[in-house]
Amino acid sequence: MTVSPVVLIGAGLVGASIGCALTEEGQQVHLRDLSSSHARVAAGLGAGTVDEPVAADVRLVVVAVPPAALAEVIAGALRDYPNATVTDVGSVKAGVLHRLWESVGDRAVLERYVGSHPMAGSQRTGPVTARADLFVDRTWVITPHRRSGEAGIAAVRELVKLCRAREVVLDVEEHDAAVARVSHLPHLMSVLMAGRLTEVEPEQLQLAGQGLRDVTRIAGSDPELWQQIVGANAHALLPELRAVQLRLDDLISAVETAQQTPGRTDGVRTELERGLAGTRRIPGKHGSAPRDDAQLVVEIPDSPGALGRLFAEIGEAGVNVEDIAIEHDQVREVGYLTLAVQPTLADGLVATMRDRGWEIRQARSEV
Ligand SMILES: NC(=O)c1ccc[n+]([C@@H]2O[C@H](COP(=O)([O-])OP(=O)(O)OC[C@H]3O[C@@H](n4cnc5c(N)ncnc54)[C@H](O)[C@@H]3O)[C@@H](O)[C@H]2O)c1
Ligand SMILES: O=C(O)C(=O)C[C@]1(C(=O)O)C=C[C@@H](O)C=C1
Repeated sequence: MTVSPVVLIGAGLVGASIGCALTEEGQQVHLRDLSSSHARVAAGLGAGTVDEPVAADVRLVVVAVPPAALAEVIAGALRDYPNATVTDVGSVKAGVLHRLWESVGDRAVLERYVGSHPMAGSQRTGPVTARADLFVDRTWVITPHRRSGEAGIAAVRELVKLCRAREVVLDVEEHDAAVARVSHLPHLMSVLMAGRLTEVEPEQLQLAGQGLRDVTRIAGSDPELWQQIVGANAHALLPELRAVQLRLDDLISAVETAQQTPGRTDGVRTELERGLAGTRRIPGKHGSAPRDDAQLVVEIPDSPGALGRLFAEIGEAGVNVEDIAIEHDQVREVGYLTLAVQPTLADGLVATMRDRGWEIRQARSEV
């Protein structure tokens, strides 16, 4: 099925990434943005064209503007493209639907609106950060409302498929409660941690390793965007923040006990075990149950072709790489690549790669 021609409003990170993915799949994409330079940059990256389409021909409109502008832009798209399904990619759904419901005079047009939300992105903004493969194997939530039509739902399902994502259908309230827990709360935890670094001396910051970088990456996101997300989902976020507040109190008590009674660290252990159990509940690739892959760390010399040679030799060894992560040594001219492979293949691969001259070892932690 085709959704062409598509109009994409908001050619930033998410919009331009969708444009690139759809264009790669042969769909005709027309880009619009408040900032014409964003639309032109996105077009230059292969996300579509800045030419105007014939409005009556447009089959699908994807609105990828900041949360505060969503309702108005969606309402405008429903007017401007009378035969199109309109979806948006906003991170919070209920408020937008409520505002549309209140503001659109003829509610019958809302049959053509079906909300959605790709659970993929990054801490960066703007079209230059777009990637055609951003949504591959990621969850994309579709949030139909009670008046959404079948044709509209089918068009959004096709969009998700063309972007090679994995669809999940949820009601708006369920969606907002879920993202409060798995996206917005983790974001705020990262922000609190990173904010604390503003009080750390530069000499101490020199010791920062990958753990700190892992925990703080998403705190590097655009505060303007996240101010709008948190504001829009405050209702679902507050109970989550209060629950963390209670856990933090428990953790402080456990650490106080450990300080006052040397050897009494069982309370700390309980919290650590809970954390470990939580990480194990995060679904793996393709939404499957998490698997305990073996982690191999390979030292990559900073020389041309080293990565290509490594993957070619892993391929020759007949091993499928399930996941990768890369880390650069701050001092030496090398990188460390962590490869996740099936545990039964790990020992054989280590031996083969050592024979071929690679520095490789098994790691304890996960990618
Ligand atoms: N960043 C993420 O990780 C992520 C992931 C999933 C969904 N989202 C959602 O996607 C939407 C876009 O986020 P982003 O990260 O791509 O932001 P972005 O800043 O990279 O892109 C937003 C684009 O919208 C344009 N814009 C702003 N107001 C507009 C208007 N009224 N009309 C037309 N264009 C307008 C901006 O010029 C910009 O090019 C947000 O609603 C966000 O909640 C973000
Ligand atoms: O990977 C990231 O940078 C993200 O935080 C992306 C992420 C997420 O929490 O998964 C953030 C907000 C969006 O609404 C959807 C996706």
